[in-house]
Amino acid sequence: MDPRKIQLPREIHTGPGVIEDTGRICSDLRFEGRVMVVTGPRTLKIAGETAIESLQDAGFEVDQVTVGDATMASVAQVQDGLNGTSLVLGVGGGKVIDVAKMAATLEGVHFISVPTAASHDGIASPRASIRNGEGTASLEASSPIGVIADTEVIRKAPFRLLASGCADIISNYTAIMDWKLAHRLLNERYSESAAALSLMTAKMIIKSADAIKEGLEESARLAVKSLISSGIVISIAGSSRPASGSEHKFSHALDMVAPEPALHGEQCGVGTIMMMHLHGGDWRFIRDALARINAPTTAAELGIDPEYIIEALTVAHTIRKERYTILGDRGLTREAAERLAKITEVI
Ligand SMILES: NC(=O)C1=CN([C@@H]2O[C@H](COP(=O)(O)OP(=O)(O)OC[C@H]3O[C@@H](n4cnc5c(N)ncnc54)[C@H](O)[C@@H]3O)[C@@H](O)[C@H]2O)C=CC1
Ligand SMILES: O=C(CO)COP(=O)(O)O
Ligand SMILES: [Zn+2]
Repeated sequence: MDPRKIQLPREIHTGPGVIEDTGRICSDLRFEGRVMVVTGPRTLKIAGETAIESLQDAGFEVDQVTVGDATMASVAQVQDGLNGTSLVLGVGGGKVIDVAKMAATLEGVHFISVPTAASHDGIASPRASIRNGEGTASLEASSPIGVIADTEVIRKAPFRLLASGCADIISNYTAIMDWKLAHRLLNERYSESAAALSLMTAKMIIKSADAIKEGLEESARLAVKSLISSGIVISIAGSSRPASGSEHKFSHALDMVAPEPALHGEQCGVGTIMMMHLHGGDWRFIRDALARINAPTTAAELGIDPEYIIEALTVAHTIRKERYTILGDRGLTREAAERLAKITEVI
């Protein structure tokens, strides 16, 4: 990524019912003709159909594709369906948004992010996390030109998704510690402004933890705004560094070793507790903050066997090796991993 360039969304629409304005918003942004709506199998019914109807009412010709996992095969599936398309919209969770964002980037067309859940901070970021044979790669992508976040849709989504998004933001704490460490040890490029905004976003979510409740529109709005802010931090840094460190490596490792992984943000939250302990910081503060928003803090709450937690801790350092963190180049021994998980009461 060019460090001299910061790409940000041009328009952000949040509020109850904004998805019904999708067609008008796209017309106002000067798009016309054919557009592509990418959804997941569940999110087509939840929000995709409303977006499609609104686009058709505004005179757009709409193609639609449903994707599963965030893989290059799914990206290629979307690319194959693009035929004179002026715009791609991703209507769904983090995986749908990443696939649609990446396909639009590769084809050189604009992208609008339409999150159906406040579960991840990729809503407004210029990156796409795509799985490959070796794990998850954070790929450079164009920033969405717009975000349409309907807080009524998001409010009705399972609360677990919103708590997961808040945990993804709380993980900024250890991501920043790792980034500073890499800056001190390896002279890695570091942005004070990106780090400060990242930490402020995490602090604000913790400060508001008691106001984050199931079914409340204000809670959905608060989480969405914080996730967009965290995504903008990624834009400023030109990398997911301020929002992804050792705790994300742990989550990516769990995705590989656990037969049934939990949600991305949930795993990152639990990782943050343990990585904060490795950094010598106040891990209990992180654990209590996660507990206040009803995000998981233990292996049992993640629904993951302790054995996979230990295994993920021992291999986490092998993921994205160029990103130096508290896990170092050698990672944790099995004994150290087990002790860490036990001391922090994760297992
Ligand atoms: N590009 C970036 O900068 C970032 C990317 N990510 C990526 O995002 C992904 C995680 O996103 P998630 O949304 O947690 O996972 P996800 O996309 O798998 O969604 C989780 C589940 O929630 C369901 N869902 C979504 N909206 C719903 C609704 N309104 N009602 C009922 N169910 C709904 C989906 O169908 C899916 O089954 C990971 O792949 C992660 O690596 C995460 C952070 C940043
Ligand atoms: O999840 C992210 C930030 O929350 C960024 O994803 P990566 O760990 O794939 O860079
Ligand atoms: Zn994340």
